[in-house]
Amino acid sequence: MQESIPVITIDGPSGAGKGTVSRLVANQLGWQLLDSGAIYRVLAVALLHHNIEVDEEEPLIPIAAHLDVQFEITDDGESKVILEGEDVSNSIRTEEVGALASKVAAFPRIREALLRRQRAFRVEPGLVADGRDMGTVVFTDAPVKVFLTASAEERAERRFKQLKEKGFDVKIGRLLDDIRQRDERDQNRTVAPLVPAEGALIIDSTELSIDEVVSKILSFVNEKLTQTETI
Ligand SMILES: Nc1ncnc2c1ncn2[C@@H]1O[C@H](COP(=O)(O)OP(=O)(O)O)[C@@H](O)[C@H]1O
Ligand SMILES: Nc1ccn([C@@H]2O[C@H](COP(=O)(O)OP(=O)(O)O)[C@@H](O)[C@H]2O)c(=O)n1
Repeated sequence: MQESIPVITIDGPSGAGKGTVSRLVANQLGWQLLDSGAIYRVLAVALLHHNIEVDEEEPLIPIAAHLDVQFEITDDGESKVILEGEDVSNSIRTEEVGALASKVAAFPRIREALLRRQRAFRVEPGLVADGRDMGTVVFTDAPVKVFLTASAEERAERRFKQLKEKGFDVKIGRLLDDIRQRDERDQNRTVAPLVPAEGALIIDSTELSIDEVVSKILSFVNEKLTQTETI
């Protein structure tokens, strides 16, 4: 029974550190990891490849439903994203793709088309799921829910450093604008808006290190999973 497999959901806005801490928590527990944002980003790249405009929902549905994407882990532990046989691990990370992903993500039937694909990640011994609606829509029965946030300025600063390290030419002012626009769109859309799930532990990481965030999450996991006796 898939429902008996424990899930930790980590939702929050762009640049809060979800991907980083989800990976660390999943490694620590030896659990599966779902980067749901990568699925929306891959869809955005597929639409760019096929020159499909995102003004209307209808033409995008078949692409979302038949997205040919694979998530692989290399021998040295790096995650790779393959779209239609092409390695898109780096190209999905640009702010342009992030912005397009957030436009596409506002369409209800697109979200619906991606639900089963996300739920398929729930396998033994457990799943850490990173996104915007993991605790509110995709895994509503998850025993552990976290909402990770930080100030927009801090998130833009983190994204700036991260993209610079990857060799992208970025400007901090532009990143801050993009982050604010994406927050606005993610929080105000009619389906699956970005809000903390009921019962979620809310962590503001503005003044916290990555290790501090991970240890807060792991203590919460211990507390919750002992309570529910899931493991
Ligand atoms: N608490 C933190 N303090 C400082 N930097 C952080 C912290 N959490 C994450 N980062 C860094 O911020 C960047 C964005 O983190 P990421 O995990 O990609 O965020 P998200 O998945 O929420 O968009 C990464 O380079 C990461 O190393
Ligand atoms: N579960 C999710 C994950 C991402 N998304 C959308 O996909 C976009 C890119 O997600 P992401 O998690 O890769 O973005 P970052 O937080 O890494 O910037 C977000 O801005 C959301 O609009 C979503 O709607 N629901």
